[in-house]
Amino acid sequence: MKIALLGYGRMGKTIEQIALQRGHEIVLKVDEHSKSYDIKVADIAIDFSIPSIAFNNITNCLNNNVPVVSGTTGWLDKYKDATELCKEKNGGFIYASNFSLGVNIFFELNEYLAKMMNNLNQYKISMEEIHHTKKLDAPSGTAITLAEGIINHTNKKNWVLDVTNKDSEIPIVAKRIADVPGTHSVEYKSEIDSIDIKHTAFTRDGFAQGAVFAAEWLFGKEGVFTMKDVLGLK
Ligand SMILES: NC(=O)C1=CN([C@@H]2O[C@H](COP(=O)(O)OP(=O)(O)OC[C@H]3O[C@@H](n4cnc5c(N)ncnc54)[C@H](OP(=O)(O)O)[C@@H]3O)[C@@H](O)[C@H]2O)C=CC1
Ligand SMILES: O=C(O)C1=N[C@H](C(=O)O)C[C@H](O)C1
Repeated sequence: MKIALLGYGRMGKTIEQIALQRGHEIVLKVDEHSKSYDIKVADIAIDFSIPSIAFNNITNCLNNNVPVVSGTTGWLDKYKDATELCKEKNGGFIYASNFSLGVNIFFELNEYLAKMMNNLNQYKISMEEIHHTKKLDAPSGTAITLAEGIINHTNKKNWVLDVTNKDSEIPIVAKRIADVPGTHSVEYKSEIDSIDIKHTAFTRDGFAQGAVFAAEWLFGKEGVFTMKDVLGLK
């Protein structure tokens, strides 16, 4: 496929390597310094840019009939608008807060555990995410997806950054430590024990492999999809 990389930073460059290994061609690399470009030269676009530009990137693709895979986090207040435009244009769109196979298995495990822990009021829940110091958003998109997975299966109502006294809220601590690709954990703690689940990314390769796989899967399809569709987890 002819791939446009919208965002050519840490993720864009890792995706480029994996896409080339899999026989794809990179026809556009767009960063902050790029001049105007014609997205129609690409068969598909992969957006790993910044929160303030992701929605523009996605709408530009959909308006030009180019299917788009987006992994940029921190722009989801406009997700519904993006899905509506995709349907209106009969386009193809996948967003995931995390494209790695391991994290998508972790999402399933998290929901399964949340169902079991519901109503066990002796356990207090908390979450932690650790990322590199260049990350623009907090909490991470992955942490938000994990919190939403818990909210869907328990009496928790929302998540908050840092600490909370309210039983209905899930506290998420976001730590920034140099060079950490992404670590997420969920803890249920009582007076006598704790249950912890944790995913640790050693490199960005898992995110990039998942994004290229999602692009290959999306090519030729019409609709709004998630990694559950791509990985057959529905
Ligand atoms: N869903 C997932 O699996 C994953 C998601 N992410 C998310 O992906 C995003 C990118 O992460 P990462 O690659 O580490 O970030 P980087 O900061 O390394 O890359 C961001 C890229 O966006 C470019 N950019 C900045 N401003 C503009 C603009 N106005 N127009 C076009 N491009 C622009 C930057 O250009 P320049 O270099 O010139 O500044 C850079 O190339 C983040 O939101 C992150 O949270 C990250 C990993 C996995
Ligand atoms: O910014 C990052 O680096 C990452 N962002 C994603 C997120 O916000 O969840 C995914 C991954 O954890 C790396």
